[in-house]
Amino acid sequence: MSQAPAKELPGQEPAAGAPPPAVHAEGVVKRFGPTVALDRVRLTVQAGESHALVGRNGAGKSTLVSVLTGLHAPDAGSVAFQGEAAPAFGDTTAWQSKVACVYQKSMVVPDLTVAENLFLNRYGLAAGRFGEGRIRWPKLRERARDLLAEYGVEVDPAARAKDLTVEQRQFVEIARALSFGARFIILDEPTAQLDAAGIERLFARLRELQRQGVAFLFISHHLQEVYDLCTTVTVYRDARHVLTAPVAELGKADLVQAMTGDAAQSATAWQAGAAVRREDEPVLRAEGLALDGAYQAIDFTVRPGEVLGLAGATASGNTALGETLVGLRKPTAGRTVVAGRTVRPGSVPHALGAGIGYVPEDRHRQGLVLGRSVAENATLTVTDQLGPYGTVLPSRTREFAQSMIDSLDIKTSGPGQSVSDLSGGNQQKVVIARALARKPRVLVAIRPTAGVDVKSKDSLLGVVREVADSGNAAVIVSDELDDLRVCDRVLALFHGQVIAEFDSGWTDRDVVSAMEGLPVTPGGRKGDDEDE
Ligand SMILES: Nc1ncnc2c1ncn2[C@@H]1O[C@H](COP(=O)(O)OP(=O)(O)OP(=O)(O)O)[C@@H](O)[C@H]1O
Repeated sequence: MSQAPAKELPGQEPAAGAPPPAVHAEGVVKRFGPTVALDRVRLTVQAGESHALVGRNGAGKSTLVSVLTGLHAPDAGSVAFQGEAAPAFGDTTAWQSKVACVYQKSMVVPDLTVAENLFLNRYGLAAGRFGEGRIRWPKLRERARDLLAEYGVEVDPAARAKDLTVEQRQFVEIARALSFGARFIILDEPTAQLDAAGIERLFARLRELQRQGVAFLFISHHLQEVYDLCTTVTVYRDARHVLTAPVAELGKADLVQAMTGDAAQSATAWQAGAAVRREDEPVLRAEGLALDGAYQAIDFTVRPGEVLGLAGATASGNTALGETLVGLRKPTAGRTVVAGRTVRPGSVPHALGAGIGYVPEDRHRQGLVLGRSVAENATLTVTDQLGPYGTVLPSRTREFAQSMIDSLDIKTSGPGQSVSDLSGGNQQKVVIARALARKPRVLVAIRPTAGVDVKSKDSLLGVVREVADSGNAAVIVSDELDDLRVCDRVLALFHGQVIAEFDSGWTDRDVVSAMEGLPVTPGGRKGDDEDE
């Protein structure tokens, strides 16, 4: 394996007198059947350090997290926290006092209050008991309030966990981990569902905790965040450790090269804005679409060859608009027209039948049948094409899936592998494969590259581009600038209204400003002068 041209950190041994590392893992091996998910990897995170772990989809990051949190026993290797060997496998309480992971998916119990979640399974410790089985709830809430205050978390202990924002939920999970005594916290894509202000507040809180000696392992596909937050970065590639280096000494191109193993690509393969002919009949037309409480009457068209971006922060209405186009939500007014035909509102099968392909935001809830194979998932929308007279030929399913695996570069042991066993980013590729299988006239993709690594991101966006370049159309709903760059035109939504429209050539600053509801400088024009 070639080493990336970056300065490797010298020995990982702490200097004399320095505290032992928050975590030190060495020679860790983890296999799943024939798959080697971790091949003698190492990781050292010093006390008070923010350490990034990056790598392409399937590199082994989540598997390492499972080993570091005691969910998987490694097949070989050792893990130590603050110089002491990790607890025995299965001793959950002991693991909780060492480490916690804040996942993208909530680990709190939605119907319990914040206080109950904080002291779950240790009510006695928090509240004291009158007798067997009786818990003093006011005392529990008081202890919860103290604990939250100690870590500067402004959340009502009596609130139901399900009513918290993502940001509040993350803070509660961090406070919970610290209250168990953990001084090492893993954050797995923590910014995925936060807006810019939320990310800033999270980072400010993390920096403060770092000053108190708490160490963080930060897993993210947003490389800029790695540079904003972390001091050290470790790269894994194909189950192996590639390098560990100070962030300040590693340029982005070198980081990407370490992740991908080949020379950084200078330019993306696609180009926005080339193929659209304004005089062509639109493939997709939204006429006065409105949804009470989400967005107000919106008109737009998407022409053959065009990729339209619907940009907007959380609650701007852009996701609800995308979900209306694909039939998941029924608009309160207006209609959607595909190639001249009105699509029945609020019906996913009709949208699909009309030629709308859909890549959902939440692949776990809406995207995949987790117990089924890659082949079955990739072909779910085209079972009618896989055999005569309503039959599905396994050989044709496999063949079809294999071509998807090849064209989207899905990392899997084969079409028969269960999608549950794929890494997050590779699952997303299967969702996209499924949407493409029917050769849609319009592809509607909601945050299509969430959780997708930097190289796959480019190829996935290239696939969206190809849908348009072949004479069809695409809509990308996202607040990610990288997603929007592939678009020929971008409508920015704020509080349920289109507040600006940009042709290709926009600047990041203008689009970000529009998404934040700020005035846009020349280059982006007010979006109420649609060309229809
Ligand atoms: N339970 C499992 N059974 C079989 N294979 C698995 C299992 N969990 C992970 N793998 C495989 O191990 C490899 C590493 O996956 P892992 O989820 O650790 O990657 P990752 O770096 O976290 O990727 P991503 O960025 O996409 O989340 C992948 O090839 C994956 O398919």
